[in-house]
Formats: sequence, C-alpha cells, structure tokens
Amino acid sequence: MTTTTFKIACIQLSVTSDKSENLKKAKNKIMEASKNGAKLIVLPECFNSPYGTQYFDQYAEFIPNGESVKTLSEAAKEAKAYIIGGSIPERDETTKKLYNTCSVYDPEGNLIAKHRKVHLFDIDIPGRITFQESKTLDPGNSLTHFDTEYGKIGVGICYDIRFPEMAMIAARKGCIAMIYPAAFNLITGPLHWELLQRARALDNQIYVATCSPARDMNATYNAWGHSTVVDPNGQIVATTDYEEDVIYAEIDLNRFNHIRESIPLNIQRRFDLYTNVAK
Ligand SMILES: NC(=O)CC(=O)C(=O)O
Repeated sequence: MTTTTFKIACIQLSVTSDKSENLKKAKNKIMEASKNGAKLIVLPECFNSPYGTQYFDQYAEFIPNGESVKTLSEAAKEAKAYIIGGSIPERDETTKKLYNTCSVYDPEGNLIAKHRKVHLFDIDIPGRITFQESKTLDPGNSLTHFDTEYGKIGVGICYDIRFPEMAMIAARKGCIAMIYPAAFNLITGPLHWELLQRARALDNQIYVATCSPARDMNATYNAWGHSTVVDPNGQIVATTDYEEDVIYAEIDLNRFNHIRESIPLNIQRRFDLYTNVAK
C-alpha cells in the first residue's frame, strides 16, 4: 500500500557560536521530532554556525568528510527519517571554494543529495541591510530534487525562494514539495517571507516548507524565524514565532491531488505561447 500522508517537522533551532553544541542540539531535536512521528525533518540554514560572511571560512567543512555529515547521517539512521540538513558552510575538497550547502539523508543514513545555494544573497537596502554572500561564497550550479517513497522533493536555500523558476521547474519535474532552509531577517522577513512561500506554493500547487534559525538579538544577523509550512492551495498549515520551536504538518498526497484536479492548471498551460519568452 502506498503511503498517502506523512509528517514533516521543521526545527527552528537556536544556533550559537559553539559548533559542537549546535550539532548536539540538532541531533536531540531530530530525535524529538522523530518520536513525534516526523518522517521528513528539516533543519535551518546555517545550523552549525552563526550566519554571516565573517564566519563561513572558520566553520566550513568538507562534504561528506566532515563532522556535520557524520552527525546528520547518524541522526537520520537513528530517527529512521529523511533529514534535510539545513545548510552549513562547505569547503570543496578539490577547489577549496566555499559554498552554502544543504545535505540530505535517507532513513538509512545515506547522503542522497547535496544542494549548493544557487542564488547568493547579495542585497543593499541603504540604511537598512547590506549583505554580500558573494564576498566569500561561490554559487552552486545545479538544481536539486530527490526521490522518497512519498514522492519527489526539491530543495532550495533561502534567497533561492525569490526565484520562481526554481520551484516551477521542481513542480514540472513532479516534486510534491519545495523545502527551503532559510534565514530571512528583520527587514525582509516582515516584507516578503510569508508572501514568497505562499506564492511558490500556489503558483505551482505544491507544498512549501521553510525552516529558519531562532532569533538571537545578540548575534550579528537577526533571523526572522517564523518557520512555516504552506499547502498547495497557498494556505499556511503550520507556523511559529521567532523563538526556538519545532513545527509539524501533515503532507497529504490525496489533498495534493484533489487541489490539482479541482483547479487543473497543469493541463491548462499554454506552452505554445510561453516559448521564447521564458528568459
Ligand atoms: N538570507 C537570505 O539568503 C535571503 C534573505 O534574507 C532575503 O531574501 O531576504
């Protein structure tokens, strides 16, 4: 019998400057989410290090030969759940370049996918926020989707959510959900966080989940929090405020199919008109 529902958990982790502490806490929270029935467990962007260009070099690890991969692989196996391992600063073993990278594990603890943030967070809103990830990071060059017994799932990291093409391609390739480990901030969070998630979900009739670190007002970057799960109708089905928390939602494939059959965008698209303007 195919499984038609499963529980997702997004762990809004309180991240400190102590990497071992972050890893220990992430593992404990994964076990807690698994005990509560979660089969797909998501961690936040930069879950093993503070978020900031000044930290990436110091906290960077090789993938798969690093301690964060070891911890997440063990956690996935013990929890018997898929883990979307937020992101960590990654150093490529060959080129030595740095990336903001999400690693994904199956319930046997195998590393099954790796997503390097494709769109780097370079913004300048004068007097409010300036952030230049490209000062220290290189962008990834591929889109990431992986198969589970529940369906295909796509991954993006934070700023990637602003580029609708990514979620659209995932949906066209058959993904039931896009998952974004992310860390918006006190300027862009209230402006765009919820709207972007609901837009990606509604346009593509897929589930969308985001997982943020908890807010720390003593950190150099103050995360917005508000980790959220949105259904294929664009409705919020789980969310929270900015403190440490774990949110849970049921991903229901019957509901996914029902929404798509009721408003059948997939068979109504006019690809004959879209060619040549996609760029
Ligand atoms: N931190 C990010 O990558 C993106 C973000 O905060 C925003 O798009 O706003």
